[in-house]
Amino acid sequence: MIILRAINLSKTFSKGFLKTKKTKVINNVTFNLKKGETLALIGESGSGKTILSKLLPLLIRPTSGKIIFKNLDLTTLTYNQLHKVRQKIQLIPQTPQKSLNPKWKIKKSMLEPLKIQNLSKKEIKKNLYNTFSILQLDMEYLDRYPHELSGGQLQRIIIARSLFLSPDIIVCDEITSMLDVSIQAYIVNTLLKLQKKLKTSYVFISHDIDLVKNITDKVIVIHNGEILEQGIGILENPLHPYTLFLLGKTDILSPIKLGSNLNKADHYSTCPFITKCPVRISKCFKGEPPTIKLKQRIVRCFLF
Ligand SMILES: Nc1ncnc2c1ncn2[C@@H]1O[C@H](COP(=O)(O)OP(=O)(O)OP(=O)(O)O)[C@@H](O)[C@H]1O
Repeated sequence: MIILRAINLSKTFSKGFLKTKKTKVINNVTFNLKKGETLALIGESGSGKTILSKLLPLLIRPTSGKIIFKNLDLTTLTYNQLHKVRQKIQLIPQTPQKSLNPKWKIKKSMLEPLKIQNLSKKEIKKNLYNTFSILQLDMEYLDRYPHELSGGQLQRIIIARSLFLSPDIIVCDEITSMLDVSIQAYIVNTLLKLQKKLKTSYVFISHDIDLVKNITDKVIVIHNGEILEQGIGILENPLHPYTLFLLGKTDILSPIKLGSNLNKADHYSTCPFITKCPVRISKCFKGEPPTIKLKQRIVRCFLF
């Protein structure tokens, strides 16, 4: 069962006095997420992974496109409707420090989202204790302020707070980068075990290809805000020239300068990998690459 559909999502930031300076950072992103599955999002730094992670729970609004969660188009909801839905799509961000109020003790930050859940004090205490012990967190941390905890401890606090809300989807943005190597595998395995039990869906953003290999075989490859390849078995059998490069299986060309009739403003009317692609052909300069649907795979490239 599909739980979330991103349909033709695009995001452009506007700057300047008359908002005339525009930067398109996400272009025409479309994918589905099924209940209980893990989808990994991979791409280089600056490719748009974090922006996409914020678009899914509508923490930032897309410039165009739709996000359908359980048949609801989130882009059409009022603030209050969205507030409720967001509890079911939790984002665990790259920088946990920014998600907690620095003036609140951890206990207050943990209990705040539970207010809406009509639980007795006894149930709250039990939930807190269970979640803290699963994530190897000390109950004593509840009385501390965020600055009194390490990045890894804070990251686990944020994971605990997300789990508290029994979300349908958890978007994990580089969550292991803050964790010690010794605890990384434990936390990821714990999330996967919980997924089996609770049928939670994960969107897992990571630079760590080995980690991705261990958690899922459904992958989206993103470059300059566009999906170039998505589907099953990508890490074992990459097809797109950019995916081959990302996985260290090929070199890139030194970037070429685009000609006068193909300047940066036209970037999105050609392949985003065109300037560095080692196998580009003349056709690649003529327009957007076609979307080729293969068995369990979608590739956007003229070569297929
Ligand atoms: N408010 C903004 N205005 C203009 N451009 C922005 C804004 N926020 C982000 N960007 C740009 O959008 C692009 C995508 O950024 P994003 O943070 O999603 O990258 P990322 O793939 O998550 O990178 P990393 O792996 O380094 O975290 C970058 O080029 C970034 O400079």
